[in-house]
Amino acid sequence: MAPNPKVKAAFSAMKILGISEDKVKPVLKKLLKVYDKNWELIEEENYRALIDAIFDEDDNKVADQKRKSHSEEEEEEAQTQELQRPLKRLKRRNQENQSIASPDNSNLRIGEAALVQPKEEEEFYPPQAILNERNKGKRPISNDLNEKGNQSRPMVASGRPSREIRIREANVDSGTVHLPKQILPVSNQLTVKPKDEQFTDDRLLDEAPLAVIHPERSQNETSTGKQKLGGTNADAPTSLNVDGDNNGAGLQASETEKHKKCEVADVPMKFAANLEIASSSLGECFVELGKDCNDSGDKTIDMGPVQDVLHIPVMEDACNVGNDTANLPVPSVTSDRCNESAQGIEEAISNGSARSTESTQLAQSEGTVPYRLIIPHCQATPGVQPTPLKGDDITNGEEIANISWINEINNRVPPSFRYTPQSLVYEGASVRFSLAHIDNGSCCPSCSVNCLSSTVPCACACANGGEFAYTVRGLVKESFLEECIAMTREPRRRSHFHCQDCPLVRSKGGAPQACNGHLKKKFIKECWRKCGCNRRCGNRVVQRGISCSLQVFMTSEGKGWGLRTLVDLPKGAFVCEYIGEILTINEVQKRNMNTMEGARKTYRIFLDSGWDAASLKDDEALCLDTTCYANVARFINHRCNDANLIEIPVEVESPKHHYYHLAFFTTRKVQALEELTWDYGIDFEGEDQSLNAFQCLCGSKICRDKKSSGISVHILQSCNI
Ligand SMILES: C[S@@+](CC[C@H](N)C(=O)[O-])C[C@H]1O[C@@H](n2cnc3c(N)ncnc32)[C@H](O)[C@@H]1O
Repeated sequence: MAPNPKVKAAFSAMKILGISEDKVKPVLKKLLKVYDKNWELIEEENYRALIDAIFDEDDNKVADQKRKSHSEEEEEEAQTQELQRPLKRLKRRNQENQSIASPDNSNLRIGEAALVQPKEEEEFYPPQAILNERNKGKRPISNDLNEKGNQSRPMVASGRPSREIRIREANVDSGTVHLPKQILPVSNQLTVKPKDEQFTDDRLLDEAPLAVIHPERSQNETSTGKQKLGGTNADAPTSLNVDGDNNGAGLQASETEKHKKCEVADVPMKFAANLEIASSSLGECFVELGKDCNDSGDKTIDMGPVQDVLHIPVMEDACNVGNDTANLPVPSVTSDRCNESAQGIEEAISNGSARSTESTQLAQSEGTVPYRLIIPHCQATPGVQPTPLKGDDITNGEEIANISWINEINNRVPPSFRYTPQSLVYEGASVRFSLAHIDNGSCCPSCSVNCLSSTVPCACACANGGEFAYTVRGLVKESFLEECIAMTREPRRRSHFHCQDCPLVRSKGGAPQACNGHLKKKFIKECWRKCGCNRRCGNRVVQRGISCSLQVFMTSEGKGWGLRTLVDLPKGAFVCEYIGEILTINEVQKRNMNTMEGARKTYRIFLDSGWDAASLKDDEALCLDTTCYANVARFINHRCNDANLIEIPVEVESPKHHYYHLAFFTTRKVQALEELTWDYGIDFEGEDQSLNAFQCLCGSKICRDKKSSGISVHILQSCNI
């Protein structure tokens, strides 16, 4: 009998990763049994489930040797649970779809109120805590991460002032967003069901309420005594058109007053002019404003391996200066394919059905495993509007935990954009990972379980300068962090690499110019798949994703939306990664040429911290673009010099410096409700005036934008804050 082509394809895909058929066979067999021969689950995300299961098998073998006392049944149970994750994810997806379709709005979502009973956890913060909880079938969203790395009692119980939380409707009519219904104090009596794949317990999946709230409180009552935004009738949520009109019960008079004043004082857009792509003199190549990624539109591009052609809408201006668009006519797109719902399309791609067999084969024959989907967005038909934000979760369900949004300043709603928890690689960008290409010197194959518990530094530790960058609690070590901060902030510690043949300069064509320089940074190297340790290793932090409770909010100073933490964060804590589309510099230029001048803002950051590693090829000079696809980091505002976040390049899947994750860590202790900021590195006083994208309202005593002095004060006063 001819071998099953699906089995053959799975073997070939694993072979590329250097995994032999012998190893794949038994695991695949088990998976097929567990998944009831559902190949889609096995094939999705380039056989992710299979790869995970193989690595888990390895982990388990090592663990088995170490822990002979473990009974065989327990192990089997654990494995089965792990293997069943995609089934549960599917189940959850169905449940979520059903609940979204539910017209009765009975499912409340609580974004920021996601609290669980604290759990004493000494070894790792936060990863171990999360994993332990996950194994129990639920994942906590930490409420208060104290210095010891424990999740301490929630704010009310710990004696600190209680804070407001808002609960919004889970679902609203498209085009209309309801203002919050209730304001409750944060307390440890609020629990929330985590959203995705963290559940391993069927009982929880089936029975756990989405939210449990005690005690009942008067809906107008707030812990701070403030009147809630959204009118007096909590049962009739204020309906707010996303173009900014307040149609419903309306804001309270005082709020309206405040709103009017703040409107006047909103971001001074005359300063938000176009920003050329360039490195600032600080070496941070940053935002480019006033560009649009509307391309001429209807053409399709040959995307090469694992690519798809979509017509994806572009996102709205960052500061909502233009009209919000969610209640505009339903977008029309030009290709049949594009008439699928966005979710449908993404699912189609992620489970592989949108890929052509030829392209997959091509990728395989090239010996590469494409990292993520590749989605061109610049073919968006002009006029196509972004997907409206639904409900209170800015992530639209993409992150493990909800990230809520709140606006106590005016009646705007957050801009629509396509939320992605992982960066997407665009055509031509050289981001290809193959375990076979990671040599043993660039990982630690002989380690086991947790590298941090080893006394001898492994290869990954050596890449971090001889020791691990993280403490056992998952924080960046003080000395490492301080060095990163100094290398960014202190002029005498800053050093730049000046390219002989700068890809940025090269991409612009024209006369050769001197390279502005690229700021050198310290890298963190995390363990990954080829390392001998397991997924609980303490040298894996960024790859686990967001673990603290965050909120998008409207700033009072006129900076537009911002991001804040809802929990206290210790120094060195990982907050989130800067996620977007990974483009080559050439693609950036192409898009710039095809866009309407001044139509939209785009936010781009060059991954240039490793450009001195070797002479860079064109497809290795990369940029992270959050114009159309982004995660919550796109809301982080700038603060000169003393920002509470710092971005650190983190290598995970590849030891090559041209691609890395840009991860934000706290530079100091950050209190709950503090805005999270990072220094964009803009040289406001520099010669390149095009970099002065906005008048800085950061409020720092050491603000570099001399022109802005006084303005923030004026805004604060006019907002009565
Ligand atoms: C990456 S976005 C940050 C999120 C943005 N505030 C929003 O509403 O979407 C960068 C934009 O935010 C605004 N911004 C960020 N930091 C600022 C600051 N310190 N002062 C004034 N505006 C700021 C500028 O308009 C800038 O172009």
